[in-house]
Amino acid sequence: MDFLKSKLLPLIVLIASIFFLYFRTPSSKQSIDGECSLLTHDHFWIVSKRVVTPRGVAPGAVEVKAGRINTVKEGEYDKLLLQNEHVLDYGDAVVMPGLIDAHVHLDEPGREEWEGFSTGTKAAAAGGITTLIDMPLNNFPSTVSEETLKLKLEAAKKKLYVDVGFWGGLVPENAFDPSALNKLLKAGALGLKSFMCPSGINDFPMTNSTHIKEGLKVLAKYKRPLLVHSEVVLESESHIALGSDESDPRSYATYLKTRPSSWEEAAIRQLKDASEETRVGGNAEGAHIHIVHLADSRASLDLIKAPKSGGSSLTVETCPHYLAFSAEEIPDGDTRFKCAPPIRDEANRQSLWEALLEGHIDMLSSDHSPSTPDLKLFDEGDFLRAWGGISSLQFVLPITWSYGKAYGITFNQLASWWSERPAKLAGQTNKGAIKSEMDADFVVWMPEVEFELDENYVIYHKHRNISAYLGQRMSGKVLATFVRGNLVYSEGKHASAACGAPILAKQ
Ligand SMILES: NC(=O)NC(NC(N)=O)C(=O)[O-]
Ligand SMILES: [Zn+2]
Ligand SMILES: [Zn+2]
Repeated sequence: MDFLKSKLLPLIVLIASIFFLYFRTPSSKQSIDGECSLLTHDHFWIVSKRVVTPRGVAPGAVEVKAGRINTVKEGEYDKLLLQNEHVLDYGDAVVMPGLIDAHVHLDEPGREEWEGFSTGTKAAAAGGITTLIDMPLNNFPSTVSEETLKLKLEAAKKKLYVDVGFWGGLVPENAFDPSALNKLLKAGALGLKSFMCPSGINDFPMTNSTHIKEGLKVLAKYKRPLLVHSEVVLESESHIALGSDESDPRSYATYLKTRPSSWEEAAIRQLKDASEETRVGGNAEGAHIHIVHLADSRASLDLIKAPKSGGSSLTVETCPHYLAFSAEEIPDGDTRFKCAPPIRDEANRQSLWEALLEGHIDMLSSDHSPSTPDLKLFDEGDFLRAWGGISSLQFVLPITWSYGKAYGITFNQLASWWSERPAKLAGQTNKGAIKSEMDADFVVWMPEVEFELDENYVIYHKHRNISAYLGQRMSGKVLATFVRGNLVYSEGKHASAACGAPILAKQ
């Protein structure tokens, strides 16, 4: 008996472990590199009482095979559960297409102390976001050429927990150089991004409408979009912009006055003209203009309606912070709330929701634009000098849901704003919906579960204390996230290897 305990048992355990390691299920992606997924198989069924497909919300079983959706069955939940061996039963939880956040600043290479591929994509996975499209600025050097896109790809290696695509930058230096733009687009940039006002980053200068029209002509050949930060500095108001009046820089109202909605309106007026060239028969037919982070729901939004319905290829996004916060409630000195364009008044916030519900605003993005905490100047609380950018990536699903509930938003609307439309913008025809042949990218979440974003909450952003949402109570807990069939996040745990893929545009 003693012999059995001391010698034979450890030997049996050792042989059993070797046997197990050697003969693990072959064929799955997981078995190739071992750690891409928290699951051990690549053919399985996800079953829930609430699966969100383009047809609506119903009990369903989604069959996943080799990273793709093989079949989607609807029917009685109990019967769906019975059908196969590898069934993941998520019960009442909602199964939606993974979120696609088409506007994030991951800041690597060059400013990895602000955010990074690893921290950013881990935060995305924990928030149910399965694809990010990275902005070309705040990293150094900016992504404005084939070479700098290659630096991005190099920096991203082995650090992506979700899939990541890249926008290239349209700047004065390349706007009149079609061959440089061609190279950048051929290297895989999903489209271009430009600023109509200073970007806050020296190596990403602003473009005027001539640059924009030149860029659109090149984009037309590739049928890819130009994303535009739409604010123009108006000379008549630049004295306020310089902060030369006597107002208190710790008051949010002071900052708000420096970037009036007339700046957005002026930019959109120019874009409206440029968008005419995207019409059938126009100089830039095939190109598309996308207005990023619209904050003004009044005159600027009104300007967009006519070209959109009149054949111009034009879309617009807003961000959760414009839907969640209003200028009146931002505490003095709390520069976590500083962003550009600024958060406007409460009536504006409400009409942004209406515009989203009525379809005048097409989609949502986070504009996750972090910096190091010191640049937020928390000690001084100076809104005029602090870095502008809101940090929110990990929370966009619960934020949209928590604030949208009052407006009666549906799961299908969430899927449209956060998955289907962003996939279309980024040209990702195999992402953005739960239907067969699509990538198996899902978020599984419980809309009814509330949580406190307090000091105990695990946040994967590089800097937790710069987020404007800290201290809030929210509803909508992410249980699991799948990227191309890999369970990359489940109940507080990430898969150990970063197996997200860089997304490059195909010719
Ligand atoms: N340089 C930036 O990241 N700017 C960003 N900052 C914001 N939105 O406050 C942006 O997207 O404009
Ligand atoms: Zn911007
Ligand atoms: Zn941005």
